[in-house]
Formats: sequence, C-alpha cells, structure tokens
Amino acid sequence: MAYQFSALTPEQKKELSETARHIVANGKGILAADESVGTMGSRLQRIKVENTEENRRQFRELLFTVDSSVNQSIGGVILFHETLYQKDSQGKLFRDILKEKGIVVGIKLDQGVAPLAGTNKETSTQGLDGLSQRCAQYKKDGADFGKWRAVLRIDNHCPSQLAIQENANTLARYASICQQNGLVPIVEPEVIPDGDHDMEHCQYVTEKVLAAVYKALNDHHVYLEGTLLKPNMVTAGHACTKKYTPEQVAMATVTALHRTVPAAVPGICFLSGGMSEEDATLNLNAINLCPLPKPWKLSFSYGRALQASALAAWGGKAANKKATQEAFMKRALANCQAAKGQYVHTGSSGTASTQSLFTACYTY
Ligand SMILES: O=P(O)(O)OC[C@@]1(O)O[C@H](CO)[C@@H](O)[C@@H]1O
Repeated sequence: MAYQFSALTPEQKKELSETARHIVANGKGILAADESVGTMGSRLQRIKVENTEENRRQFRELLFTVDSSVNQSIGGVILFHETLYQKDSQGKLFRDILKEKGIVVGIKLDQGVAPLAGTNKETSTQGLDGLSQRCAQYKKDGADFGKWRAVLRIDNHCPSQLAIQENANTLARYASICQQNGLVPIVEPEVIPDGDHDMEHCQYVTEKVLAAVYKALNDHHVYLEGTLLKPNMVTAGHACTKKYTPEQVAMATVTALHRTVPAAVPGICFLSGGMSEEDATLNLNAINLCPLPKPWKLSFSYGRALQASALAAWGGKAANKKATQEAFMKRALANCQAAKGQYVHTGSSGTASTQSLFTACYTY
C-alpha cells in the first residue's frame, strides 16, 4: 500500500478545506447558475426570451448584482465557462462582483454525458481529457471550486453496475484533478427523478450510488475535507402516485446519507432536481430538523429552485429589475433559513414558486 506518497501538501489541504467550509458556513448554500447554453435556452424559451449571449448575460447580471446582503445566504456561485468571462453593464467582470461580496466562484467542469453502449440508455460524463489544464486556467481566472454532474437513472436494469462504477470512478478522477489544481470539487452523482418508482426504491439506489462514489474517492486519494457532495434528495419518482411528506423525504434522505457519506465531508448541498421552489425549501428544512445524527452541513446548490420565480418576474425586461432581484433574494433567504432548520412557510408563495420544475430526461 503506497501510503507514503501523499497527494496534497498540508497547505493545499488547508486551502481546500477552508474554501469548502466557507461555502456552507452559517446556513449558506450555492447558486447553481452554470446552465450550459442549451439548458439556458430551454429556461429562456419558457419566458419567451431569445437565447442570445446578451440575454443570458442580462439575466445573470441581475442575479449577481443584488444587494450585498445576499452573502449571508449564498456562499458560492457556479458559473458556466461563458459567464466566468462576462461583465456587467458597467464593464466589471461578474467574477469580481461576486468575489467582492465574499462569494466563492465555481465553474462547471463536466462536458455533458455520452451513452454507455449496451445499457438501457445509461450515460457516462465527459470532460476528463485536458481537465487538469482547464482547472489550472480557471484557478488563475478566479475560480476556487468546480462542479461535475454524473447522471444515474432508475428503470429496468438501471442503474447498472457498469453505470454506477463508471460514474463513481469518473467523479473520483475529476475530484482528484480538481484538488491538484486548488479547486474544491463538488461531487454530483444525481439519481434523476424520472420514473414511477417509490421513495424506498430511490433510497436503495441512492445508497448504492453514494457507497460506490465514496469507495472511488478513497481509491483516488481524494481529501474528503476539501470536497462538497451535491446529491439528489431521496424522493419518489416524478410519476409515482404515492405522495410523501417533507418529513418522510427527510428521514429517507438523511438515512441514506448517514449510511454512506463519511463525517469528514464538510457539507452536502442538495440539487433541486425539478422540485418546485417551495418543495425544495420545505424538504431542506425538514432534512435539517430530522432527528438523526447529521455530522455535515446540509445545505443547497439549487439551479431551478433558486431562479424560477426570478426568471418569471424578469420576463426579459430591464424594467423588471427590482421584482427579479426581490424574487431571487426571497428564495436565497428562505433556503438559508431552511439550511438551519428555521424556515417557516407563510402560505403566501407566488405561483412560480409552487410550480413543478421537472424536465424529463434531464441528462445535461
Ligand atoms: O436540479 P437543479 O437544482 O435545477 O440544478 C442542478 C444542476 O446540477 O443541474 C444543472 C444541469 O447540469 C445545473 O445547471 C445545476 O448545477
């Protein structure tokens, strides 16, 4: 056993663990604003706005230029390559705007999924070639964490052992490369909610997937204190007729995590996976109130569930700046409260916040 070849110096470890802890400190979570051009296109289509670089820039400018007090709720923002190099209307780089607020800048590093031949439409995530060079450049350009999403689905013969192993190993290889370049890896093995399976089935699969991921991270000498996990919550499939309360989702989710995620991991930031904004907040709140041991911070890294009502309020019109920023701040604050188990649902949510944000086969 090659225990004497250390992967990271004590200084590298210190920087990584401080960054990871900073992102999830005091109820803070992550805004996942890293939609690829194509994914952003489907978001903009919903509000009948053309998918141009300028429209993507304008919406993101509204999110990033909200009042600085957003830094009480948002510890990190994940950007897509294009956005890392974009500027606000005054010519200031978005990444500098975020850093001045004390928000850590992250970058999407995966390059989407490709089919795993001979499986039932399963996939492997692309982007390991040249990853080290890309990480080094992004670190120079201001990023301090990365994100890589693996997609697992529940169906006949899914997830297969091949898909579980391939995605766990790829996530671990990515995490190792990130850490070598000073980026905290966000490890995202998403079990997508497509299907009519019940919550218990999702829990079984989530446990198998997470166990494989942590075995692979260990095999690749990944320093867990300098990582964050971005998993799905344990829920029933989108087409399941049985409904579960936030308390049931919380118990199944924390049980799965408790069985598989080492206590060395500083934070678990859930993805929203097509839940409505309000459901994502209520479930996170229940997770933080769940009476099981919780050695990690349990927070959020939401894309759709932080942006849906802001996008609807914006509608592509500059005149809607105030309403857009208020809608975003409202969700950021609600999720910060939920990350501390202090969210109180007032019953006055707008339509956009209770609408399902599910997209079938959300593989990229
Ligand atoms: O499920 P959500 O919270 O909307 O988004 C989760 C997420 O990982 O999936 C998207 C696609 O890669 C990313 O934009 C985002 O970071």
